[in-house]
Amino acid sequence: MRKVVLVTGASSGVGRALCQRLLEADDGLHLCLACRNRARAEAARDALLAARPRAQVSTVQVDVSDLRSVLRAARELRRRFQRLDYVYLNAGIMPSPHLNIKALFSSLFSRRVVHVLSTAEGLLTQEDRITADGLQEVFVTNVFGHFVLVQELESLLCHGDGPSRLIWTSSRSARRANFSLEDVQHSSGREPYSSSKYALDLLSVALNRNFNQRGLFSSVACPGTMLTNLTYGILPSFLWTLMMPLIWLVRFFANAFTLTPSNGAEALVWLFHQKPESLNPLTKYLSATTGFGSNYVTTQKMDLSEDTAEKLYQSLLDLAQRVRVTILDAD
Ligand SMILES: NC(=O)C1=CN([C@@H]2O[C@H](COP(=O)(O)OP(=O)(O)OC[C@H]3O[C@@H](n4cnc5c(N)ncnc54)[C@H](OP(=O)(O)O)[C@@H]3O)[C@@H](O)[C@H]2O)C=CC1
Ligand SMILES: CC(C)CCC[C@@H](C)[C@H]1CC[C@H]2C3=C(CC[C@]12C)[C@@]1(C)CCC(=O)C[C@@H]1CC3
Repeated sequence: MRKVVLVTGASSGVGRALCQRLLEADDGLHLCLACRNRARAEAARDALLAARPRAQVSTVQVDVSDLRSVLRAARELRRRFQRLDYVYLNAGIMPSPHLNIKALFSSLFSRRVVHVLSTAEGLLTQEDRITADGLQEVFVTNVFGHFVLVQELESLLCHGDGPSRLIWTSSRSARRANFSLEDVQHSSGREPYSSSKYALDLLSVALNRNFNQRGLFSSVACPGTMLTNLTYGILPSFLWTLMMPLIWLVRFFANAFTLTPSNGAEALVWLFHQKPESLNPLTKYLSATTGFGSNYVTTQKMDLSEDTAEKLYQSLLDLAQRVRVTILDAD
């Protein structure tokens, strides 16, 4: 039977490159591209099939920031499939980023330069907004919409017939100091992106605690810094082009500059090939690229407590319950 792999945010960037690399490794898969824009999803599907005609590629429309859309997409997936072997929870946003140029320059002359250039600590803030469901957009897109999707797909993921896998696209910029259990949506801070990525690291740990016995395993990967629509939102493409000689030099010291989405997909593809029981739930798997351009996977112990992970999980369960009631009341 063909393995079924669902990828959110498959229409561009690392999600699209991941699909291409997975089919290069095994064109006997069924890939389902979960995208918010139908035309971009179809274009990605056509390109994948042109390169691998033997593969099966389908699309499903989902806007993970809109919970009605998530419920609709999950219903459709339950209708189409009996099981999902892998779900890549990859769609993500960083709206209206602001790069602190002064902090960037002073970091270039500090001893923490490699750490700052790998994590953007102290360099970036974002403007968040509230969605029609009354939730913070970064939180709902990067974390909560995906959480509700996983809940809705439980019957396809916990089927008792071998393990299923969740693989989250996190970031080296996930930072404990930017997350608070009292404000899980980061409604009162200026670093919602970092907070959301830290929240999904916690959530992955909690999902392992609650679902491993039922055959569902969750992992967290970071693709490194790549040139995608997300990073072109931070600086325009011509500036990236101008900085490229400097970045190639920096890459000899900071392995996080994977630069291309295909390099960035390294850890996500590597995880696909691993036995879930061999992975550490408290480890983040990082794509890395050497100064000479070779890709490899490295690991980082996540800076979190399992107690906080469980508390976040419980608060997401409560929130999901409340939101469902509101949606059902309105319909
Ligand atoms: N670029 C980088 O350096 C890094 C990126 N990441 C993470 O990688 C992931 C992919 O980003 P990347 O490839 O860089 O950037 P892209 O902007 O190229 O890709 C983001 C993908 O998410 C989709 N998406 C965004 N919002 C929604 C939504 N509401 N519903 C459904 N899909 C949505 C986009 O769809 P559409 O095509 O319609 O816009 C797109 O396919 C993100 O989670 C990001 O945080 C992590 C570390 C570094
Ligand atoms: C000379 C260059 C190395 C200078 C580049 C400066 C900045 C544009 C970048 C330095 C650290 C980068 C970074 C990201 C974006 C670009 C930088 C701020 C991310 C925030 C992209 C998305 C992530 O998930 C994490 C990245 C951390 C590092």
